[in-house]
Amino acid sequence: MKTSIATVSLSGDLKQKLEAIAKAGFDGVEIFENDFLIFDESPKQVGNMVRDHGLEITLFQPFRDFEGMPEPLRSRTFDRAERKFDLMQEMGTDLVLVCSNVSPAALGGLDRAAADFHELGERAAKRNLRVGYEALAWGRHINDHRDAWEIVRRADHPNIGLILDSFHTLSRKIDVNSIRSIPKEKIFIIQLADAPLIDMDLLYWSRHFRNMPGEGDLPVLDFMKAVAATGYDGYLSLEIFNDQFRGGSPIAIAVDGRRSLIYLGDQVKRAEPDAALPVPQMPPRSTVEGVAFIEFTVEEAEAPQLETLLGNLGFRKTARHKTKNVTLFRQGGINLVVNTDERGFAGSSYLVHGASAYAMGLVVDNARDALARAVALGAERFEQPLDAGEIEMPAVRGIGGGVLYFLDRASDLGRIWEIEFDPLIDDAPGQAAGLVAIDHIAQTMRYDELLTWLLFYTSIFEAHKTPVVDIIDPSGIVRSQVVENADGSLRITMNGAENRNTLAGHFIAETFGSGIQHLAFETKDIFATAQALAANGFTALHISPNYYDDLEARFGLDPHLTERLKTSNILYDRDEHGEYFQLYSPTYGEGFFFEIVERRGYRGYGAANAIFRIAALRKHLRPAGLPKE
Ligand SMILES: O=C(O)c1ccc(O)c(O)c1
Ligand SMILES: [Mg+2]
Repeated sequence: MKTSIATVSLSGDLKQKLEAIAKAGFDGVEIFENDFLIFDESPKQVGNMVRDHGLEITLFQPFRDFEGMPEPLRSRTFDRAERKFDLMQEMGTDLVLVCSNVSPAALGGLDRAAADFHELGERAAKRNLRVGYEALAWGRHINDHRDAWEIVRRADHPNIGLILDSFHTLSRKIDVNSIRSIPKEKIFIIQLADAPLIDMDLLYWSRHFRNMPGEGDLPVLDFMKAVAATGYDGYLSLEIFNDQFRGGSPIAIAVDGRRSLIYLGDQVKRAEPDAALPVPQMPPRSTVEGVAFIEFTVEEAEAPQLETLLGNLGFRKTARHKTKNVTLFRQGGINLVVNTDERGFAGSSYLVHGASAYAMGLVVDNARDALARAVALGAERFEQPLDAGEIEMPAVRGIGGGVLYFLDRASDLGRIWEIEFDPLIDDAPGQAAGLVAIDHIAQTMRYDELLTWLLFYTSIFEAHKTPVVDIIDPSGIVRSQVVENADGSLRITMNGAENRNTLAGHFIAETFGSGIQHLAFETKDIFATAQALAANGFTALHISPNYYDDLEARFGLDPHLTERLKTSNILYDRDEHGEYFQLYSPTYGEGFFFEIVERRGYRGYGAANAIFRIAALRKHLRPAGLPKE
């Protein structure tokens, strides 16, 4: 599969953009005219720079307001085209994108436009160049690819073809099946972009909110399946106008872009096995069966504080690693690993981030396949030297430079605790608290990382996203995006912080990066759990009594229930599927905390309660700027 991206999609100058595009593994690049115009080097030098990066110029664009012009504008437009043909030949590309005319001066009429294109085709043919016509969704007369195709068909010239751009077709909800009958040799290139569904002016939507296929809400896969049905096997080229991407890291955005295309190609191939589109072979998306473990890195001296907290939560020290300073705490099906080893990645992670949940292991159907797929999608493989007797566990780098391990039940990885650990007898006081599993893992990141990790998880794992929810923090908005699978064995909530004053923002600033900020454990009986926790000496996060008055009024709760909730500081929510109960720990370290939940059919994550628990959690934070005691 040949992949390309338009320079307009990335931040930086042309040189920085090309470096990022090449590094991310693209084969080609669309040169956006403005990127060239503001750059100081000649067309020839730019062409050489592109080729020195091992890239091909897929096209030069855009050429605007061409077809249907009355004289004298018409002659000027042809002169302008000749000048751009000169430039293209110097630069070394044979294709130019002409987008449909938006000028108020433009005259309509398919035949008039077709005649103009025929003449342009004649001129292009003299120089061995090609012209691709694209319908802008807001074009003055042509805003539908079916009309653009009709013009190309009537122009009837081998050097004139069609350019399809998923955004223009899908934003206008045009039936993609109309693409299936277009001869593949008349499709000069495919441009791809997705976008979140927002009700707004098409031009504004297109110029500011496009994102990578799979990051938005448009049916880009349906569009690509229709394209593949034509037999098209050429370039897939991203053209992403996005304010955030223009200000982001060019390499990070380019890596996301390439991942989005490979994932899209993989989906097309699975849906249409006979498609001519060449796509890299990789195992299918991995089925997650559960969370195998969460691993904390912490300094020896700080470990007792974390271990006491885990003890109060009802965890027992269950096993000790045979060769490393690593202890396993277990309760129900939950495995928490506390790593105080100064060697290796855990040690360096501690040095960078401080005490943190830096790694997680997921149980998948086949761990080697999960690794192969993740790597095929551009994830960075993680490896470190093994001690004698240790099992090699497939892993990639995850959020905030942390580690995502893959385990499965079929291989030795399913017996990791027996193979690498010695059992321990925990004689500490305290009782189990009925925690049975990890309900969800909450990862905090900068807002502009949300789409990256959304695409990362959904492309590797059999999982889907749910709509973004705004979480109101007293100091700002945090956007929350969930990735989950059908049976709830994978639930990741990602919180994107826009400023450092929010609880999430504070966490990122003080731990020097994104990461797991909280873990939610599942209980089948929150009141029994609350009681056991209290007996263990656990202090739950105190929730304002005002919350309970409001709660009773909102849901019409039985006052007895309200009283029980209030006594134990339990938060409550309800959706059309059932009820939800939440109990929080105060913050530990720089804003890390635990949550305990009971779901009685409820499917969400208690977003309505977030403001209350955030306000309460903030009271435990060290004021910003003060040294640690
Ligand atoms: O927004 C635009 O003007 C514009 C230009 C060229 C394109 O290929 C496109 O999709 C949009
Ligand atoms: Mg386009």
